[in-house]
Amino acid sequence: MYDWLNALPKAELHMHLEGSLEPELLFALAERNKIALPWADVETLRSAYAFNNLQEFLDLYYQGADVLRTEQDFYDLTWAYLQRCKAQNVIHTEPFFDPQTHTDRGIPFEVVLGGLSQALKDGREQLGISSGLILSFLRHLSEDEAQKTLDQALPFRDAFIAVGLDSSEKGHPPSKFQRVFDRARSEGFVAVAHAGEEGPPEYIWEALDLLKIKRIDHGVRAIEDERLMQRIIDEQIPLTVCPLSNTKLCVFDHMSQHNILDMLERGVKVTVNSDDPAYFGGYVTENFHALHTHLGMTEDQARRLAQNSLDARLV
Ligand SMILES: Nc1ncnc2[nH]cnc12
Ligand SMILES: [Zn+2]
Repeated sequence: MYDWLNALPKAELHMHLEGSLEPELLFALAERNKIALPWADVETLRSAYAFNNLQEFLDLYYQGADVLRTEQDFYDLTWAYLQRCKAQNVIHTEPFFDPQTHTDRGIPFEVVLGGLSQALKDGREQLGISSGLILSFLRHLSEDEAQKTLDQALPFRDAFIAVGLDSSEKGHPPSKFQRVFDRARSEGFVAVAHAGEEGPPEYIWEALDLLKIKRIDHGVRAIEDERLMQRIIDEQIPLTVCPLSNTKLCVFDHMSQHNILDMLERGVKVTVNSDDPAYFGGYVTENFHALHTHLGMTEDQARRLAQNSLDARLV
């Protein structure tokens, strides 16, 4: 089944490029940039990938991203991810990046964007993988800081297809970012947002009604609100679900409890994605395979999930 799932043509609509930084590349970049790391070796770092919640993961994710310093580093990160896409028949990808993770430690916006954009362009030309980059605001920071990030991005508007919202969800509702999303949409960007990963269904309502998002990232807690479920089904609003992420971050205790197939069978437009594949134990195929192993996902269900990912593309 793994090989069959791997060969299925699919799109990835929810992954963070910084979350594809494998420990081996992290160590190589630390050496290249002469950065001392707190972990003895790759195995020690990998063994630290045990999380009780989103925040514990984010603390390590932001620490890991510190090895990314030059345009070449951002290129290498993205190129390594695109190689994985090629190997798993991901024919289209819409990755996130978090500019504030880098600009806040003094890396110029154009250094980050230059490396990512060049790799995505090479991916289109050399690997035949189409793509569209999503600029994501960090929700644990202020709306003013998000506005400044949008200001920095506007001169490069052709490099993005959408804006998103990620990082620590609880205590940072979508309403906090209503004005910056209004401005981003008026500048022609599509909006998406993480909502209902750890946060309550109310955050999904806010993301839909206030941020006017076209896709819900995660959204698995929608199942707690029947009226919301009905809206998501009626309007066919896609959910970019990340099964391995949800179990690694204890949103579900075990993959056998995941609700993605229940949602699929109720008519929700759910898709399968890797989120932060270097940290959560696998890329898209591994996520599909876990659904087969623990939830008995059939070939027909896998085909519908893959078709949803192709249908839910923004570009
Ligand atoms: N799963 C996730 N949720 C929120 N922010 C993130 N940033 C990277 N991965 C994330
Ligand atoms: Zn995510």
